[in-house]
Amino acid sequence: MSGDNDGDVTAQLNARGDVAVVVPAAGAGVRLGPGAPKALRLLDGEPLLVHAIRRTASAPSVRMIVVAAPPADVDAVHALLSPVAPVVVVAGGAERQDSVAAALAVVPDDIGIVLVHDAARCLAPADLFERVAAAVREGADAVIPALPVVDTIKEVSADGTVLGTVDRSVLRAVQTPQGFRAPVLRAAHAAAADLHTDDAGAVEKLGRSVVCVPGSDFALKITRPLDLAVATHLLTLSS
Ligand SMILES: Nc1ccn([C@@H]2O[C@H](COP(=O)(O)OP(=O)(O)OP(=O)(O)O)[C@@H](O)[C@H]2O)c(=O)n1
Ligand SMILES: C[C@](O)(CO)[C@H](O)COP(=O)(O)O
Repeated sequence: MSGDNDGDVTAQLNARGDVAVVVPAAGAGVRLGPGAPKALRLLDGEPLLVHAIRRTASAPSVRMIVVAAPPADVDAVHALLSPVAPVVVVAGGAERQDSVAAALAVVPDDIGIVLVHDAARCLAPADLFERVAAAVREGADAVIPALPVVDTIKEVSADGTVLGTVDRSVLRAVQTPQGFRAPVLRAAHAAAADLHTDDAGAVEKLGRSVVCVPGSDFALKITRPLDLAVATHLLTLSS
């Protein structure tokens, strides 16, 4: 672990904030093609992780940020982010879920709301963090930002034969930051017996309710090379 004071996980941003943000950033970025770990690849000359932390830190509710970095890069990531915001950096795991669990483990118990935010959604704006946190504060166990699905969606068999058309009015594309009452997220991770592609999925397995708030086009996930081109353009539209 690398914190602002060695072993001190209280490195605080806004002492009046009531939110800790856990940032999984340990992925390889296989779908982006060969290169550095995805969070360290450049967008307009700066690593995706720098863009992500700058926006995360600008949300007024955020008291603490914990980044799960590629294990070999923990110290380098701490040095990279220190000029941007006070952060704690831990070693991530083999799967996203492991990285979230490693970061969650150092969030102090007195922080009641935890947001989980992909470094890969590096342009998610501060107002999205505030919208998610506000919904948790108002009483929800778990909150996810979501957008309507714009394409027609088909169910297909393994050989490509169409089995049917799905009613897209009941579907949503889900983003991060996802927000949780801290004990609910801890319980969901402790109980998770299999892998989930998002943290809300583990909460659903507990039988707790998860609610949606409107997502943001700026919270797109950098997954493939085209996404980097889209994000480069979005940067010209955002502050
Ligand atoms: N073992 C892992 C895998 C993923 N992540 C993080 O989880 C977020 C969402 O994952 P994704 O965008 O799928 O990233 P990668 O796993 O890096 O992508 P790929 O599957 O293309 O390798 C990213 O911020 C990524 O760094 C992580 O912290 N630890
Ligand atoms: C958490 C997430 O970003 C919500 O859309 C997504 O599930 C991550 O999935 P990936 O398989 O790691 O890309």
